[in-house]
Amino acid sequence: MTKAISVRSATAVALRAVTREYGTKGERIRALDGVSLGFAAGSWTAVMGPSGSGKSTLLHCAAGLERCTSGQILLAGRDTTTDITAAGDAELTALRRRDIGFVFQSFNLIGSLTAEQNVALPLRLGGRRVSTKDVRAVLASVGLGDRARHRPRELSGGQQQRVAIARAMITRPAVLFADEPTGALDSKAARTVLGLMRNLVEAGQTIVMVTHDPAAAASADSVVFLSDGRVVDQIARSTAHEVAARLARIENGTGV
Ligand SMILES: Nc1ncnc2c1ncn2[C@@H]1O[C@H](COP(=O)(O)OP(=O)(O)OP(=O)(O)O)[C@@H](O)[C@H]1O
Repeated sequence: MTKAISVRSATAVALRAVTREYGTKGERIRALDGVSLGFAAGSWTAVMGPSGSGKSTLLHCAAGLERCTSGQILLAGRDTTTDITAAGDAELTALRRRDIGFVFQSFNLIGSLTAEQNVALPLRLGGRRVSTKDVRAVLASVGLGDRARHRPRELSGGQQQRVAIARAMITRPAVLFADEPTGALDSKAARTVLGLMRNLVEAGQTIVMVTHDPAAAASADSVVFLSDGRVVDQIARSTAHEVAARLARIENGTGV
């Protein structure tokens, strides 16, 4: 077990000088280059930046899906704060099941399972008791109380993403990470999913979301901009227009 570390309780995830390199010695790619960031508990942060700027790498490292090369990542779970960079594989797996929810652009539901079976899966994998009442309540909270027995192919894209959010939320994670959660949805379904995420944040959930869409980013409380693996700008809640303008300046290399 790694020792508990004290971190401001208002910070759900803290990254300290995090780097992530890929490739061999001769050809190193530095996807994250000394990123230091804090995600406040109960806040919703969008991560934006040009293609290849390190957004997914940041999300995967912060969620413990991937190991960083150097630096420290502190995650304030329900009971203790853990340095996930020092956690062993077994501890990291337990932590991911207990304290982390992850939503993917492509939903990643199991096609042969019903919506309620998909939602119950993280509990089953973690060897925890599954309460049908709890599963149904989480499905109802995403507006799908009447779709519990449907399989993914019988649901629209937006409904499938809502099942994926319910599945991520069933364990009451400390942090919900979302990688382009609206990227595969039409604008109406995207608005529904973003509204749902806003409800979660209002109820105290911490969300970190990668997106390419300025309108989605404008739904968050703040936006962090990456370029070449570094944080180059950060703004508080803003309009889609302002977010798009900042992104364009970064992409055009004209600064912020
Ligand atoms: N497994 C890997 N092996 C080698 N290089 C990788 C790997 N994963 C990512 N990279 C490289 O790291 C950099 C950052 O990639 P990342 O996927 O984090 O960017 P991104 O901002 O999410 O991009 P996009 O918006 O296109 O999804 C890129 O140069 C990418 O090619």
